[in-house]
Amino acid sequence: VGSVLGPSPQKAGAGVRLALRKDFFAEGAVGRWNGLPRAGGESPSLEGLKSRVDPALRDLVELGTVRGRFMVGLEELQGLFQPRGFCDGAATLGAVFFHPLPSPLSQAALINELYGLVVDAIFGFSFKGAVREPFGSILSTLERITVPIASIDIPSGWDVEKGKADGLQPDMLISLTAPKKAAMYFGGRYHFLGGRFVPAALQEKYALNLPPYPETDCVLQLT
Ligand SMILES: NC(=O)C1=CN([C@@H]2O[C@H](COP(=O)(O)OP(=O)(O)OC[C@H]3O[C@@H](n4cnc5c(N)ncnc54)[C@H](O)[C@@H]3O)[C@@H](O)[C@H]2O)[C@@H](O)CC1
Repeated sequence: VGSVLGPSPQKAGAGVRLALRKDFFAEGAVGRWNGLPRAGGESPSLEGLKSRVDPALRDLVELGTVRGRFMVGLEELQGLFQPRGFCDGAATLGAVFFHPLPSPLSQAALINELYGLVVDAIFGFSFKGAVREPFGSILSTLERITVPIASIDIPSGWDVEKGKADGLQPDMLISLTAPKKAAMYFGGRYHFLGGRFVPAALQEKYALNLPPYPETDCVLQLT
């Protein structure tokens, strides 16, 4: 960004940063991107949706790689399952809200078409009891998709100790600080540990038995 637009956002003063954000987000990317949800939500079929969304996406790609990076940083992380009103603050940041499609099956087909990976970071270790809506239908969609899922810390919907045999089965688990008990039931391909910041005294106190991180790495592949 720095080389294209002048001073880098980190070093530029507050005035420059504000101007950059206004120009860049409001006119460059967000305006066009916000045209997408309506096109998606009103499409009666997956084919219809693709024929309307693809040209819009092409426009965005033509904006160039620099703007593309902003897209990925904000909008890509929102996505299909952000129910309207779920996070009102996000709207002011230009977040994208897709209308829910009619059934988990068509939502799953859409995700399989449009995405190569789903990051699951809905629930963490304080998840308890029966899942409440709208998260129940979101989870049933995620249980049906075929693209790989990477779950952060605990697959959403799992009990922190007992897991959930008939729940989400991610391809990748990224445990943070220390693997939680439920990680014993993880049957996916890749298990990573991240968060190299537990002091030795605490590791000992709680008998965490954390494996050593190589050199200065902050992430460790466990399987
Ligand atoms: N909070 C933290 O310190 C961390 C969170 N992390 C990850 O960030 C993501 C979100 O973590 P949170 O701490 O926000 O997650 P929580 O597990 O604390 O839950 C988020 C929300 O879900 C609600 N909830 C609990 N049980 C529910 C149920 N049965 N049905 C519907 N809603 C229910 C809670 O009331 C809360 O508002 C997770 O992937 C988690 O693993 C990790 O990055 C580690 C650090």
